Amino acid sequence: MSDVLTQLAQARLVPVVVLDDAADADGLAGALVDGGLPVAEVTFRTAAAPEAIRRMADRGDILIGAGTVLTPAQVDKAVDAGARYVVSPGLSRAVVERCHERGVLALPGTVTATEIQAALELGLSTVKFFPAGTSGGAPAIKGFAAVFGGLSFVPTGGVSPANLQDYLDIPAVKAVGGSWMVPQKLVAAHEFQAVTDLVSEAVALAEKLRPSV
Ligand SMILES: O=C(O)C(=O)C[C@H](O)[C@H](O)COP(=O)(O)O
Repeated sequence: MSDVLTQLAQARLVPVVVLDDAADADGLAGALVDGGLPVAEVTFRTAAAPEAIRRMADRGDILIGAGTVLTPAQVDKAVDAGARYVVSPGLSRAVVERCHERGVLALPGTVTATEIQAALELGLSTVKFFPAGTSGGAPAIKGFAAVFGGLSFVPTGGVSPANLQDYLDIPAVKAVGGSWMVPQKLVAAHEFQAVTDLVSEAVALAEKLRPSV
């Protein structure tokens, strides 16, 4: 699990993918890899998710997670398909415990101190901060980071190139998630070069913002 966190922290960006057709999975994965970002979170908002995860994970050149995971059964479907981490909009003990039973990283969504404390009680050291944009954004994360030392955050929801620095400048922010890099319309239209261009731009911006050692 810690290896996945290390890879996510290295990437600093997690493309949040909604795929209506699993046949688009390989083309999208190739666009991400070509753009220098071999990471994706495939959301369980569509029925295509398990097969899309399988096709992308089977490539062997991209770190695949599952998003919008709401139940332990979906954890099993995601992990059986090859997902290495599981992301949820909120915090579910049942989902987190199933992730731990299956040996994969759980990234539940939290936006209050109570939810964060519940995540800590489940043994988590990194949480998703969702929906970031409407829950106080970077200032809220800074406030929580001051109280919950050692906890890391992955903000998603309203993150874009315009506010990326606000989030990545926070030491407690491991990475950010966002759909801006992988617009559904471009994917559905198989405009994979356009996706690669968006990804390359995001990678270049994140690299520019990476703290000097
Ligand atoms: O449901 C989940 O588990 C999620 O992963 C939620 C997504 O991260 C956000 O909906 C992305 O928000 P945008 O980048 O503003 O489109």
